[in-house]
Amino acid sequence: MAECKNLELHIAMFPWFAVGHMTPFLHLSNEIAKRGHKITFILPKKAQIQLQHLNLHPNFITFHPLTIPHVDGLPLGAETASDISISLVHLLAIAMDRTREQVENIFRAKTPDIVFYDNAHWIPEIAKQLGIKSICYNVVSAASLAIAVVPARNVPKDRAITKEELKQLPVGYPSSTIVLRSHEVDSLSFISLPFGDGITFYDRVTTAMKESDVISIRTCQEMEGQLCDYMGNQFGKSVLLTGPVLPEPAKSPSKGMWATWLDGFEPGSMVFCAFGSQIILEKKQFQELLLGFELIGLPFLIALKPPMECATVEEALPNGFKERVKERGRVLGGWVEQPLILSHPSVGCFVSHCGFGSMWESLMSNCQIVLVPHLGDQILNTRLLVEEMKVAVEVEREDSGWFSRKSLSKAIKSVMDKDNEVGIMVKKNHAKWKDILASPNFMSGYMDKFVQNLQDLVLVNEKA
Ligand SMILES: C[C@@H]1O[C@H](OP(=O)(O)OP(=O)(O)OC[C@H]2O[C@@H](n3ccc(=O)[nH]c3=O)[C@H](O)[C@@H]2O)[C@H](O)[C@H](O)[C@H]1O
Repeated sequence: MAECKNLELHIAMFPWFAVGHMTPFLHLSNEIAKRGHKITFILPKKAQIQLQHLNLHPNFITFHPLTIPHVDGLPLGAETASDISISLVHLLAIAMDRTREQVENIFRAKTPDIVFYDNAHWIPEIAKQLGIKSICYNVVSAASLAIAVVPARNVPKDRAITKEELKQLPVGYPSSTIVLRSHEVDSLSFISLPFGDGITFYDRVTTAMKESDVISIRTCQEMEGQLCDYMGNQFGKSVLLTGPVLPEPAKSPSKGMWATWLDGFEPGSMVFCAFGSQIILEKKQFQELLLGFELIGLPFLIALKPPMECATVEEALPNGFKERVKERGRVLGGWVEQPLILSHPSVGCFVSHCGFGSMWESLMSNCQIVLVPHLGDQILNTRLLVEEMKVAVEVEREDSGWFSRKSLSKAIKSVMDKDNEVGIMVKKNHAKWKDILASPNFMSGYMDKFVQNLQDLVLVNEKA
């Protein structure tokens, strides 16, 4: 096995063109590079700018920019999910599929040992021809995969899946808590919609898994063990777990762009709110959120994309809001350094959409966690944290599916009030989980084992 440990790998990374996918692929690349292996990261030219805030391991990671072909219906120059509305992502999938020849040429030129991908279901076909191993790397929870994109989900080929069918759990699904409530199942109806030319999201992702040499998931046995085992049974292949794969915590939170302003508040008093790189709220819901923060009376920092019909957050602020909260609140429309802000001592609560990246970052923070999920997988991530791990609270929704300023302020007060039973419980449970996840060898242990498995995979290939 000594030869195996010294085997230097060359790995190509080809994630879906969205920040929530490229970011974890880059974190994984850094961890693999740290262990002495080379990474070629394939991505749209413009995406590199969206990732420039992330540190790269200089010795071993090179970017390979792709030219993204124009697709009718996509805004000119659109290259990643951040450039378009969620309703157009199926067209971006067509653009991704049309980069196949470029990707194949990169593989021929760079001859990687392994390629990591997620939504590009055609990767295994070209990899096999070139003797490259293919790993389908999933950067969403095992729960969201197991409930939506396993063979047992049985999405019809000739029609859209119905709500009644979505209410049924796939046969053998191993959890009764990490589930969607009946009024939420519509959030999964997209799986039978087109996602690329003549292929549904369900067929694309299940094909990506079935054709891969290995399935991998950015999670850990301790949180999703049964669900990962179910995935392995469903696809009849091994499932390698990378663990959370988060970068080293910020050494000096004070370096963040907002650190000076945050320094002016009592430790743990600030509520930080961000909903990831894709969510765009309707203007009325955006304003209801802001009025909820005003109602609470605590300091707050909100970082959201401008809502629909608005070019800036400024124009979406409720009348007189800015003046009324100027001593304690800020609303930003651009990108902020979320991990740095979460590590600032003044920040005591994180109001999140529970995107998988933000979920991991919230668990590794010392913040109380309040969740306002939007997409199907975010709802399942929320169930995992609220119902299973009991480390967070979820904001109650109206029948319309929206939250009210009252339900938002009630949820935040429940975790910020030192004497509230729920707040005390989630704080205690969160601290217990953070002890596990942030313990010295937890993440590195997962990555050491994972890289060993990659070397075994290549060695077996070379001996075959
Ligand atoms: C897999 C897919 O990822 C998507 O990504 P999205 O960007 O919404 O959220 P995260 O996964 O939290 O990823 C967002 C990442 O961007 C960082 N960030 C975000 C906003 C900001 O202003 N500053 C930052 O640093 C944040 O720290 C996190 O690392 C969706 O969740 C989707 O539900 C999920 O299936």
